[in-house]
Amino acid sequence: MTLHAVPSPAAIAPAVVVTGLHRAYGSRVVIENLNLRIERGEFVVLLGESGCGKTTLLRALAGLDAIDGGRITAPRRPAVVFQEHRLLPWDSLWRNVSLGLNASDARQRAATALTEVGLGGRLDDWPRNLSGGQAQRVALARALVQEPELLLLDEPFAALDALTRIRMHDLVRELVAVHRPGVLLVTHDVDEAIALADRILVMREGRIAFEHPMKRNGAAPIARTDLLAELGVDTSHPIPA
Ligand SMILES: Nc1ncnc2c1ncn2[C@@H]1O[C@H](COP(=O)(O)OP(=O)(O)OP(=O)(O)O)[C@@H](O)[C@H]1O
Repeated sequence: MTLHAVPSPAAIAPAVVVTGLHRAYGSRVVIENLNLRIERGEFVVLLGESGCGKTTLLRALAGLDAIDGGRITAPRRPAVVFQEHRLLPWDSLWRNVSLGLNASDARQRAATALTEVGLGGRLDDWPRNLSGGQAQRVALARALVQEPELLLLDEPFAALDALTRIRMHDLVRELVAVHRPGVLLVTHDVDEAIALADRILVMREGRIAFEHPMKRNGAAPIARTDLLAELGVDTSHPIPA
C-alpha cells in the first residue's frame, strides 16, 4: 500500500509575512514597525485615511519600492492590479495577458484566464475596444495567469460605476475561491471592504491600528458605523440617504 502525504495547513507557506517594516521619505516616516501575515486563500482588506501609507505598503510588498528596514518574505513575486488597467494599447488582449509568461502555451493560458473573467471570445481584440469594467477584467486575467500566491489590488474598482463594481466583487470572490492566492486589497470603500474581506485592517500613520476578522473563528461582522468610526468619520449625526 502506498501512503500519500497530505500537507497539513501548517505546511502551506503563507502568502506573505512582513516583520518590522520601515519606510521613510527623507525624515518623514511613512511606515513604522509594521507586521503583517496573509495566508493563502485569505482576503485581507486595508482601509485608512488618505496619506496613511496604504499604497506605500502595497508597493513595498510588490517589490516596486525599496524598504528602509524590516523583512518581507513571500514565496514568489506577487501580482498587482492597479486602479487603471495599464494594458498595452498596441498588443492584443491575449498578448497583454500573457506578457512575461515566456511559455510555449502562452496563448492557451491567456485564453483560459480570459475565459475565467468572461472574455474568452476576445483573445485577438484590442484594449481600445473595451469598457472600463472589461479592461479591469483583463487586468485581473493578466494577474491570475501568473498563478500568484499573493495578489495585490490597489483600488482596482474605484473608477467603475456602482453596478460594474458589484459584478467585479462577485467575480473576484469567485476567482480567489478557485485560485486561492492571499489577497491584499487597498480601498476607500467601506462597503467593499465589508463585502469582500475575511479580515479588515485599518492603517493609521504607518501602522496597523485596528484589525477585525470577518468570517474566521465565527467572528461577528463589524457594523458599518463602527468601521467608519475607526476611520475617523463622525457617525454621531445621521447621514442623509
Ligand atoms: N515618492 C514619495 N516621496 C515623498 N513622499 C511620498 C512619496 N510617496 C508617498 N509619499 C508620502 O507618504 C505618505 C503615504 O503615502 P501613500 O501614497 O502611501 O498614502 P495612501 O494611504 O495610499 O494615500 P491615498 O489613500 O490618498 O492613496 C504621504 O504623506 C505621501 O505624501
